[in-house]
Amino acid sequence: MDHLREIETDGISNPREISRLAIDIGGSLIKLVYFSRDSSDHEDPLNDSVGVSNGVNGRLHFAKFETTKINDCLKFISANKLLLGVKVNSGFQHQENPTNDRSFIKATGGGAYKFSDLFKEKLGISLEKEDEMDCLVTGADFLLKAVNHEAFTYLNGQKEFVQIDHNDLYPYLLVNIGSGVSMVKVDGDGKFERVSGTSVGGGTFWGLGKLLTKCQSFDELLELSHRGNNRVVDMLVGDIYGGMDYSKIGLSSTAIASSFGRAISNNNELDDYKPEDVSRSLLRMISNNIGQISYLNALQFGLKRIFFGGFFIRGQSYTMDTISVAVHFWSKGEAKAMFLRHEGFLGALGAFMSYDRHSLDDLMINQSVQIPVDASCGTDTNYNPLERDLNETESMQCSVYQA
Ligand SMILES: Nc1ncnc2c1ncn2[C@@H]1O[C@H](COP(=O)(O)OP(=O)(O)O)[C@@H](O)[C@H]1O
Ligand SMILES: CC(C)(COP(=O)(O)O)[C@@H](O)C(=O)NCCC(=O)O
Repeated sequence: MDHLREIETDGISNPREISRLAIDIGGSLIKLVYFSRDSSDHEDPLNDSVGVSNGVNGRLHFAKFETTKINDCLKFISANKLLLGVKVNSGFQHQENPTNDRSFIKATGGGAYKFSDLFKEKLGISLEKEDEMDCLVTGADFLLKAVNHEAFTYLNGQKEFVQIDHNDLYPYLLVNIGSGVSMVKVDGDGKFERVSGTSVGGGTFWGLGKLLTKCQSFDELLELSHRGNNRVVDMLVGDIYGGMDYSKIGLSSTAIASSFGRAISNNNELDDYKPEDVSRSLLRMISNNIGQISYLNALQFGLKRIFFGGFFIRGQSYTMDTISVAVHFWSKGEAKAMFLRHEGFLGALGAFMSYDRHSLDDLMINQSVQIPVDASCGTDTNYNPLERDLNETESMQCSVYQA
């Protein structure tokens, strides 16, 4: 990797060199991916991993912000000097790197268009736009090929990591559940087609949930759903069939016959329902619907593997379980739902990789150490991938090879 430059500190304690920042500005969230070189990695002749690989050891960092709080993101970029390897012309940061004639960062998502002028005005840089679907697929392919313990199944509360055979990865269906949902059939390296989508996605859960429960944050809405009981709101098969199963068509009495259907059967107002129950029912309805549409697409194109990404998932058991059950139920066990630990960062990673089209050869991920970084304070804490889902801002040990 070229154009690495020394900076003094990251504002906390460790001297760091930051280079290569990429950004994905979606309808709900802004995702950042950037690389920082390890401070201990300075031409140490005893450091085998540097010498042998001829690479640069460091970390890939992941951070996210709400799109409505884009100014926080701009300040984060500025405060952490993430543009130091980039020539900037005006704005918060006034430094220029004479050895670097690059004056842009790679950006994807609709916000790369929408906020292009804002980045120019506030940070003095241009956003070089990369296609969103291209980036999603590049990001997913990269994670599946380069990162151990990236993909996992989730059924009945059991998480099981899936060993990916690089020679048997394609074809697969990639379902990205962001604000809306895109379904992409991936046939090979760089070969893909967006085959479907639905506007009933993460934005729907958050938007409807906010209106119905009056909660103030997405995390609060999720928290409510943990404590809720969807049966209070949903109409079950048993409610219609007098407590009996409708076994002839394979529906048990506890299956949901109609999401939110119970709300029609009495004179209750919204206030008569607990926000917890409403949130849980909504989460179930949307997850189930996405699982079903995904299965239908997998069926139509003869795909057995479905990878789900996007920040709607947020590593939530109930969401993943519902999606998995839907895929399993409708496909009669033929298709498999899998989830990705870096679920929401596919697009940003794809944009990051687009600095160098030979990205998979260029970046080698070493998963032996993983340390999360809190975006708000920048401190590192221990990270155990088996105990915690990778949703918060954090980093991943890696080596970047000289191109
Ligand atoms: N902190 C959060 N704030 C808002 N939405 C969140 C948050 N965390 C997860 N989400 C969910 O993730 C969705 C956005 O997912 P993401 O993959 O980032 O899509 P987009 O690119 O459209 O922003 C939101 O619509 C919401 O359902
Ligand atoms: C327009 C989008 C690609 C934008 O991506 P997002 O910010 O939601 O991640 C996505 O919202 C989407 O695919 N919506 C579904 C539109 C449809 O197929 O009906």
